[in-house]
Amino acid sequence: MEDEGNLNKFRVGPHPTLFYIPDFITDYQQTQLLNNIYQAPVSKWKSLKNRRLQNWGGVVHEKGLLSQDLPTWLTRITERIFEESGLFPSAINHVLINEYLPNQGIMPHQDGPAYFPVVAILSLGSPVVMDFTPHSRLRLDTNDAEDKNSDDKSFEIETKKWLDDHHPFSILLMPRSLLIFKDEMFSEYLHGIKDSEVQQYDKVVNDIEALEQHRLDPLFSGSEKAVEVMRNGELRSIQRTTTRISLTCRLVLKVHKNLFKF
Ligand SMILES: O=C(O)CCC(=O)C(=O)O
Ligand SMILES: [Fe+2]
Repeated sequence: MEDEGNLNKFRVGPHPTLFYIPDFITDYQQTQLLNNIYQAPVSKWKSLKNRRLQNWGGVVHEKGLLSQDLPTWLTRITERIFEESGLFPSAINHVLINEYLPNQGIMPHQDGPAYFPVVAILSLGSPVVMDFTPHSRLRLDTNDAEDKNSDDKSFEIETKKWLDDHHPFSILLMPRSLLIFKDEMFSEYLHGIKDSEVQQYDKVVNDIEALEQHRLDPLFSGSEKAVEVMRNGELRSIQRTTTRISLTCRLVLKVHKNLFKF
């Protein structure tokens, strides 16, 4: 994967700016990453209401990144993502590690403006469903629309076209997979994960890619299966029974070297 052309076969969903790469890392690499994450000092964890996180690479401000070098165990993976995706103009310098218990998630949100608009999310542990929702901005604000001159047809037509082109959908994130989204997916959609142990994936657009890889996976067969995939006619859902860890890898272009050690 040297440029976007090589990512072509990993495109999923209704927009060309979303890629799902199953089996991006091996089981062994997953174990190594988890070991490193859980070996970090307890103080490295920041507890939020609905999840815990570790921040690596420095502090992100509106004006840029007060940077700190990433540890080697992280650059091994970020350098590979940088090289193989060909989507980042310079090396990835920030990694957010989120930990979710089975009943935890993340509210629909848009990533901050400090980041270059390409996000790579490596998933470890329990599968989850990530929902993408069109981000209406001012377009769908009814008050705003009413304020508009009623004969402003072009505004109406443009809004309708935008709505026709933007529908909510979901992505099934299996362990060891890499999700990349950019540009339009970054700015015109919110992304989030529901805080429920059972997640339906009727709107999932990558179930074939995601599940093919895991048909023979012990998660789905052996007696100790941590996750059950149910196919009850149209109602398809996953049961989250274990922790999920994700590594959100991004680039902040404006960097201020942090001279202070924490
Ligand atoms: O955990 C995930 O997959 C998503 C994390 C995320 O959206 C973020 O850190 O901004
Ligand atoms: Fe995000």
